[in-house]
Amino acid sequence: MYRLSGVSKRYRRGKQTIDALDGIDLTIDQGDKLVVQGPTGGGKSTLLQMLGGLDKPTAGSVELDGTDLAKLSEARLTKVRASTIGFVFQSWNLIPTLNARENVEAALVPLGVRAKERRRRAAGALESVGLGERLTHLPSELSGGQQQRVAIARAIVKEPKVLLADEPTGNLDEDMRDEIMAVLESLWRERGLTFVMVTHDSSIARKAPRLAVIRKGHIKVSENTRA
Ligand SMILES: Nc1ncnc2c1ncn2[C@@H]1O[C@H](COP(=O)(O)OP(=O)(O)OP(=O)(O)O)[C@@H](O)[C@H]1O
Repeated sequence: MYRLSGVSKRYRRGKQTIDALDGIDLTIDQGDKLVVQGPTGGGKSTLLQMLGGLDKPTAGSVELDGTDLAKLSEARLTKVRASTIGFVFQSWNLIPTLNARENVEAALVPLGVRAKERRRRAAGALESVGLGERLTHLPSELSGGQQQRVAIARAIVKEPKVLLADEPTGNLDEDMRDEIMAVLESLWRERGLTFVMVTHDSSIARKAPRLAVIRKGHIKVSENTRA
């Protein structure tokens, strides 16, 4: 489903250039889980931005189901992101004045889903992450782990094909980390999502069926048949 060919991303800052990605070739099949690791500054977040169409490569192509995201107009890209790709970040970025259900509903507004249907689907998504009893709580009335669950519900309510997670457990203590990982794992399995996750957590990486290590913009992928 994803096919990256010769993907490079060069940032310029004054006279300095940084090759955040340097000629990446990578294929990710539909329904695959890929865990991405590597030293700080290696290019992990940049790769995720390319997969999510949040930024465009300097060179190369990022095909998602045969469409090169690098060639799409901003307007088309926005549509692809809104309908096909769910994002979960380390900081959950919930809107503080909206309750859990309203935060999740917000993801359906750009898709033109009617209010009643939005409410129904948002409640369903929150139930699927174990927050069915917290629909009207504000973010400030939820724990960190619960807020991250709301963010996950917001990412999956549109029923995306792809889920991209950048350090989704980075702000959580160990117990909550395990809980959030269990939620993501079961969503991946149940929904047949293509799931790409950046993490510093080696225990997660050890269990990954496919592991990509990015160092200085270069990628090395290994399969773990025992995972
Ligand atoms: N907008 C930008 N402008 C200039 N340089 C950037 C920009 N974004 C990233 N970089 C540089 O590109 C390189 C890769 O950054 P990236 O954020 O992808 O690394 P990372 O592997 O995700 O690191 P971390 O684990 O610290 O989050 C780094 O050297 C970084 O300083």
